[in-house]
Amino acid sequence: MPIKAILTDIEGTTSAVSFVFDVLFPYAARHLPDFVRQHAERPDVAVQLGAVRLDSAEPAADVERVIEILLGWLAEDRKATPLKALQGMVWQQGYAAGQLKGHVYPDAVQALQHWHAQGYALYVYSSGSIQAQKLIFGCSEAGDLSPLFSGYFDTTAGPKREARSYRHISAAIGCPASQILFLSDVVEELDAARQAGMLTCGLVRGGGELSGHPNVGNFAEIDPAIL
Ligand SMILES: CSCCC(=O)C(=O)COP(=O)(O)O
Ligand SMILES: [Mg+2]
Repeated sequence: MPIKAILTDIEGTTSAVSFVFDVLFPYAARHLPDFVRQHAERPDVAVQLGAVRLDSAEPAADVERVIEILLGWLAEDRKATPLKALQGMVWQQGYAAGQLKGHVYPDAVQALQHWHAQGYALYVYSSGSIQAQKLIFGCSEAGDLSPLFSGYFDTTAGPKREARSYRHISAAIGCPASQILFLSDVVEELDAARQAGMLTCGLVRGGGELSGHPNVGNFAEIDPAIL
């Protein structure tokens, strides 16, 4: 059956790992403590602080302890939903202030534009929050790419290495998994997507091999019509 929708990962796939690790994460580490202190009572922030207390099994943690937990999770790159939500809020301030511009590889920009023009429905699935996803594409070095996308999924759809998350996304998109192509640089994510019935393609931008899946070095090598 022909592919109708393309679902893409961000870090290492559309965008450089170094942008996430050397720009976004340090920005969050620098600004998250004061952001949390200043906005701890804001309802959307307070919900996430409550989730940190729950996830860490520290129900009595005060704001300073919650910040400590968040910075620990950030340092270990834990894909914890409350951390990701708060990072998105902090980055929003950075993008608004012109201190951040989203990195998207030129080959990804070109292919996404081409696929959109050809009628493929484009979706994003990243551990970064939906707010963070909209920012990286909406405030990218290549301009506002958000009109290209039909929807966004984050860890609230489930962990990226579990097949049930891809089944959930397929149902939410309203498209059989067999008509969705998933792009990622992580083999466990590709395996989970395939287990759910999706077609897969691995991005190996720095070389190496994503075993058991078609591999490409960049988006220009992907032709959804022949996969
Ligand atoms: C949305 S940009 C920030 C990416 C991020 O926080 C992250 O953890 C990367 O996860 P991905 O699933 O895109 O590899
Ligand atoms: Mg990735």
